[in-house]
Amino acid sequence: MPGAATGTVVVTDPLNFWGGKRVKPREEKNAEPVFEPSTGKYSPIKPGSLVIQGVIIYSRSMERARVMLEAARIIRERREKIAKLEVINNGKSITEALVDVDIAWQCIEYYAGLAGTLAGQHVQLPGGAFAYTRREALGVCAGIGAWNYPFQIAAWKSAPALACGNAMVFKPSPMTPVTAVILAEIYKEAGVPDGLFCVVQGGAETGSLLCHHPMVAKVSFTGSVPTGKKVMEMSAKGVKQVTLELGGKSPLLIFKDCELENAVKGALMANFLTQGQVCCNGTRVYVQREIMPQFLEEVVKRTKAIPLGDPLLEDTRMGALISKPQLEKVLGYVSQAKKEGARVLCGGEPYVPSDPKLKGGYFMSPCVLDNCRDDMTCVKEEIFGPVMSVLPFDTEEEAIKRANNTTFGLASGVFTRDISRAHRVAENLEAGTCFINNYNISPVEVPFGGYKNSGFGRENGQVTIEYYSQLKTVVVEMGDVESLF
Ligand SMILES: NC(=O)C1=CN([C@@H]2O[C@H](COP(=O)(O)OP(=O)(O)OC[C@H]3O[C@@H](n4cnc5c(N)ncnc54)[C@H](O)[C@@H]3O)[C@@H](O)[C@H]2O)C=CC1
Repeated sequence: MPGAATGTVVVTDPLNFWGGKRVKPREEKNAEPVFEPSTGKYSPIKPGSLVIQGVIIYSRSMERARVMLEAARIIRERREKIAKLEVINNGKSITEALVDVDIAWQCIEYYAGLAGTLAGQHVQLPGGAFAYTRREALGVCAGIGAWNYPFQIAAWKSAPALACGNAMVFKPSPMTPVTAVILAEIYKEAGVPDGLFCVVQGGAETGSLLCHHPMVAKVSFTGSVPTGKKVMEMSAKGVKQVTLELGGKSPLLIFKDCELENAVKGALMANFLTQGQVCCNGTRVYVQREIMPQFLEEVVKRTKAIPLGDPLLEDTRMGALISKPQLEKVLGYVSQAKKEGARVLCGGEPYVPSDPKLKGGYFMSPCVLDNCRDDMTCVKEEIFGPVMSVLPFDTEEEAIKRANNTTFGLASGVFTRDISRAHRVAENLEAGTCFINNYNISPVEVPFGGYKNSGFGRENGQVTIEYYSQLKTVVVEMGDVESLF
């Protein structure tokens, strides 16, 4: 186990998990440095080499369910420890990391419940003949994760995969290699057979090996749009099924008849979780002109009050961004916004905590931009940092049109007290999710996924079973064969 002291992880054990145990990579070339977001310290991590030896189909659904329930129980029992490692590796606040870990075990528990419900259909045909369908596993599924929710993404992908009887090889982001292997160990401890859930470390090279590997039947990917396109292209060569959870630039529409305090809280939830590094964030906040002054006053007041600093402290609500380049990229977006005419109402600057331990960390103050226009870079591109762009609108029709004027379509939101308007707006927004009078809550029972360039396929909810299984039709003749020949 990595030993945690003063918030730093010293990785002493191998981080690949293969055949039921932690293993060293076959080749030790291409070791990548991993930096701890809140201190800037680094430790070398070695990539994995990939050999998929065989497909193990874990065939008894009730046994799968029992083992998954046990895994969920163990995660619940160790939630503090796992959350702490996630904080050290990712930089998010401990409060959020605990929620991530809770969502992870809930997801595993939910799919454990569905494992025993997998069933086909019986269809009667003329002459006593009949057909039935069987829901079967795909085989080996590959999961490729992003760095913003390392443990949770590993659970979101592995839970439905295992519930359907598949094996999974999971590759976390090279920036957050630590917690996926903990999940692998917990699965093993819970009784998952060796080799059914493997973790392989590495970056683009390893990811591309997975997408090309002839024994991989499906690839589920979370990350940026350009990499998602590559994953789809590579998987197409082997006609592999693909689920893509990509980026977003989601709109949040706040109407003048809203409950303002909730709308402000919603806008903060839509922008500042995990230092703004969330794919479904509602970063284009459209506010009806009449309430703009009150909205801005309140949102700025609350943004300035966000406790920023040591992510391991209970009172902290915003930690460090994932890396120095990411911090620089986000600060670059803020200065570009200023050049294009936006006004910085608060934040948008590097932040150095008083604790000397955190001086090298990648912190910035959360930022609210006013005076934005739809054609500005900050309004068009996914920033992936704590930057909210606020834009005025006059009519519902106009707001919907502007909200939909994007190639993304992951999420959306609306705050209003008018029930008809709420559902009308939800119907007309081109996005995989619409939050009414809240934002960024993701219960495992409901499907999550994108429209347009934000991807396809879904995670969570019952429907995801369809993305991790295939349907076989069995046609049964009871009489003689009527041959045309
Ligand atoms: N919307 C979202 O959920 C996310 C968006 N991003 C955006 O992407 C930017 C870059 O971040 P990255 O971590 O580099 O994202 P990325 O999309 O390049 O990486 C995501 C995962 O794909 C893997 N990968 C990279 N190249 C690959 C390839 N050619 N074949 C197969 N797998 C590959 C990575 O190792 C990682 O595990 C961020 O600054 C952010 O704007 C990043 C992570 C999540």
